[in-house]
Amino acid sequence: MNAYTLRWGIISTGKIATCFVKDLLVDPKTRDVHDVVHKVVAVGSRTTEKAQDFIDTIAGGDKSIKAYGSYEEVYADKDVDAIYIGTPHTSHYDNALAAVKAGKNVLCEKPVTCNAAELRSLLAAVKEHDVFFMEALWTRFQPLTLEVKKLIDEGSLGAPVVLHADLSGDFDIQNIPTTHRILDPALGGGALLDLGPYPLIWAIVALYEHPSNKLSGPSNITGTMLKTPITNVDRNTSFTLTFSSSELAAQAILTCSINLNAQQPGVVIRFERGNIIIPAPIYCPKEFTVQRFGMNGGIVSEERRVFQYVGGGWHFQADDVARCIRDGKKESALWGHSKSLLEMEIFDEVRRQGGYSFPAGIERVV
Ligand SMILES: NC(=O)C1=CN([C@@H]2O[C@H](COP(=O)(O)OP(=O)(O)OC[C@H]3O[C@@H](n4cnc5c(N)ncnc54)[C@H](OP(=O)(O)O)[C@@H]3O)[C@@H](O)[C@H]2O)C=CC1
Ligand SMILES: O=C1OC[C@@H](O)[C@H](O)[C@H]1O
Repeated sequence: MNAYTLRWGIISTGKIATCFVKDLLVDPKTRDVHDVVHKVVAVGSRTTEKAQDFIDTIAGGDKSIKAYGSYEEVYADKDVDAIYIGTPHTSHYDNALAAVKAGKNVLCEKPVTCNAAELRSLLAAVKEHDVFFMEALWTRFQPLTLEVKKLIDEGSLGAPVVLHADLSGDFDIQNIPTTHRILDPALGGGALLDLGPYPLIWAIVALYEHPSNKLSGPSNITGTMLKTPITNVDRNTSFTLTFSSSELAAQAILTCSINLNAQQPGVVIRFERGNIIIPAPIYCPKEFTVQRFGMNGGIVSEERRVFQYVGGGWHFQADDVARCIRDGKKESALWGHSKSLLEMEIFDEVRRQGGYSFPAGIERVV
C-alpha cells in the first residue's frame, strides 16, 4: 500500500511550531507508521527572513519548502493541504478562520480559541467550507494515553471516583517582560488557557469519555483563580468538575500554575479497585503505574508501563490528521469538535467564577 502524503503549511516560527515541525520531519516508520507521511511545503512568518531562518535551522535549508513573509500567502498556496497554527492563543480564531475560508484543513494549537463563542463561530465556518478542523491536543494521541484509555474502558479497576491532575510551569514571572504571552492579558496570558487544557484532557479521557458517562457534560463546575499583581492574569487556578448526570458519579480536581515547576503530583485516577498514577509532565508522560487493591483495600499489585519513541510526541496527532484528511473526515474521533467546545465552555465558566476578563477587543466573538 502506498503511504498517503499530507502537505503542511506552517503558520508562525515560535517555540511550539519548532517542536511540531521537528516531529513532522521524523520518519513515521520509527513509530511503526507506514500508511501516512508528512511533507512541510511552506512556512509563513511575519517576516520572510524569519520563515527562511526557520527552514534553514529546522529543516536543513530544504529548498523545496517555500518561505513566506505573511500567513496569507500560506493559506493561498495551492500545494498546501493542511495548515498548522502555532501563534499565541489570541490569534488562533483569526488565523484559523482565514485558513478555513481559504478552503484549508486546519490543526490549531491549544487552547483552540479564547472562548466558546469564538469556537462556535469557527466551527460554523468549518462546516460551511467543508474542511477538517482539530485542536492540537497532542496528549490525546500519544500511545500512553491510548493504553490508559483502554485500561479504563476494560473495567477491571471498577468505576473512576476521583481524579487529581496538575500542570505547572515555572515561567520566572518576576523577571520575564510583561509582554510575554504567559503574562500579557492581551495575549490571553495566565495559567488556565495555557496549562489548563492538560489537567482537563485527563478528566475528559477518564470521566467524560468513560463508557458509563455517555458523553454527558459535567453537572457542576467550580473555579477559583489567584491573580498575579504583575499583570492581573491568573497565576494559580483550581477547578473542579462533577459528573453525575448518568451512571457515572465522579469528580475531577484540576490545578495549574505558572509559578511552580512541573514536577509531581501529575495525574492520579482513583478507581473503586485501584489507581492509575501518571507522573509529570502530564502533557507528554512516558510512564504510568497501575495499582490494584485487595479485599482489605490495601495495594496487592503494582505494574509500571514505560513508553519510548523517536521524537517529541507531537507527531501522533499529525498522523491522525493525515488519516482523517485522507479518509475525508472533518474531525478526529479522538479529539473532535465537541471536546474542544466542552473545554472552552469549562474555561469560560472558570474565568467567570475567577473574575478573569480579557481586555476589550481581544475576544473576536462574545
Ligand atoms: N502543544 C504544545 O505542547 C504547546 C502549545 N503551545 C501553544 O502554542 C501557542 C504558541 O506558543 P509558543 O510557541 O510558546 O509561543 P511563541 O511566542 O514562542 O511563538 C508564537 C509565534 O507566533 C507568531 N506570532 C504572531 N502574532 C504574534 C504576537 N502578537 N505576539 C507574539 N508572537 C506572535 C510569531 O511567529 P512569527 O514571528 O514567525 O510570525 C511567534 O514566534 C500558544 O497558543 C500555546 O498555548 C505552546 C507550547 C507548547
Ligand atoms: O502546551 C504547553 O505545554 C508545555 C508548557 O510549558 C507550555 O507553556 C504550554 O503552552
